[in-house]
Amino acid sequence: MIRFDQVTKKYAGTTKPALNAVDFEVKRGEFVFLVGASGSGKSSCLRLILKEEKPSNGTVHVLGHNVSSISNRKIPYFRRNLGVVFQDFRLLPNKTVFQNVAFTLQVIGKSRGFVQEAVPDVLKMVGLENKAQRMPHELSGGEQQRVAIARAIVNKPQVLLADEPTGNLDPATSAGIMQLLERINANGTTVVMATHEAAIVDKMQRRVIELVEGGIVRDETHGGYGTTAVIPELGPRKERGVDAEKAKRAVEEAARETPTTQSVVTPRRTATAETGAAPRLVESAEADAPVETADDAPVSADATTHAQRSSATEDVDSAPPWVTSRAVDESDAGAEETGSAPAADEPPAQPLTQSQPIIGLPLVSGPLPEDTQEHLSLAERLGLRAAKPRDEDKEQNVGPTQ
Ligand SMILES: Nc1ncnc2c1ncn2[C@@H]1O[C@H](COP(=O)(O)OP(=O)(O)OP(=O)(O)O)[C@@H](O)[C@H]1O
Repeated sequence: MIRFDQVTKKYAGTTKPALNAVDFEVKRGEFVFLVGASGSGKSSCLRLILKEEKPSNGTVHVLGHNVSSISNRKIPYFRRNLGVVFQDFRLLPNKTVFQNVAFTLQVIGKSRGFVQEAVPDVLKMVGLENKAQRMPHELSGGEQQRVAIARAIVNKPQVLLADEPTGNLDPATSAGIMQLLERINANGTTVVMATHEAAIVDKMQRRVIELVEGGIVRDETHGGYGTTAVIPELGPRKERGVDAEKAKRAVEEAARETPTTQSVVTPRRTATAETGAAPRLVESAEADAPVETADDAPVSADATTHAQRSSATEDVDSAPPWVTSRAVDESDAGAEETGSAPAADEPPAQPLTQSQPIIGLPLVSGPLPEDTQEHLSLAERLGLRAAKPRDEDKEQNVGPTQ
């Protein structure tokens, strides 16, 4: 469903890559946390999935497409299969809850009847059926995020991307949002969520992909937040001297003393965010007591993780039942263009008639190529509406009805 093959992303004007030869695959129906320190590359992964950014090297496959081969004018179609939720909600402030959710359906031409049915349904699902006529500023943060989630899923996307969706919320409210995301996932939507929230990740025990300085250091099927992203490696660096040596020994001793019944000693990949040293495998026991190092950095001796990379296999997910052949024709056009049509067993993109309007506000921040900008309206640039067909592109004659 989503596959990164040796993906490197280097932003213009930077010396270090934000992502460095990253490989992972997310299968249909998975719930995956992307964790790691600030700047480790989580949001870059999401932006690459959305084709908001291009990989500098390697390939990103989403829903059977090599995203690099999707032409600019077909990006809005592609993005309709992906719902997105952000930390800061990004609701339209002058529209009611109902209108915020309805808007994304209207701009892709859904009928009034469809909107009138779909919006109350999704508001009920997120627990806001009684607040449809409220304005965003009349809602709590948690409620605003529920509206944003309703908007992201109202058209049944195959994938929901969430970038720190609980980042602005208190723990209790966050828990409610996570329950909602779990329910959405249980209904079949693949969820990829970038987060810093250790408590949430620890509690949910879902797949965790951990990034350190643009590299994957851990990919664990039922993982916790882990520690490698925020804690320096146990091995003392030369300049830390004797105290650091002592701290390291204390940790090792604590690990040895942990009763074997409680310990699952498995190799753990760690890396030092401070030094940029390559990840290394460390054997340690499950002993979560933090200790202080010479320079006051907490060190945890936890170690239950299992570095587990997904194999880069072909995407063989089957298409959802509502896909129509016309929709497949249209949405597969990106692959067609490069002469690399998806394999027969690859999932076609979602039908346009059931497609998901991405609330792609961040798209505004990134300039589109000039040749695209000159003929795109604002809604088209936002990913809310397909570009008007040009003469050579008549098959894309789909758009809003109003
Ligand atoms: N548009 C950009 N131009 C230049 N550098 C960028 C750009 N976007 C991200 N970076 C850099 O790429 C690296 C990874 O950033 P990214 O936003 O992916 O990290 P992150 O893990 O999501 O961080 P955070 O948790 O703070 O959101 C950082 O060093 C960041 O400064």
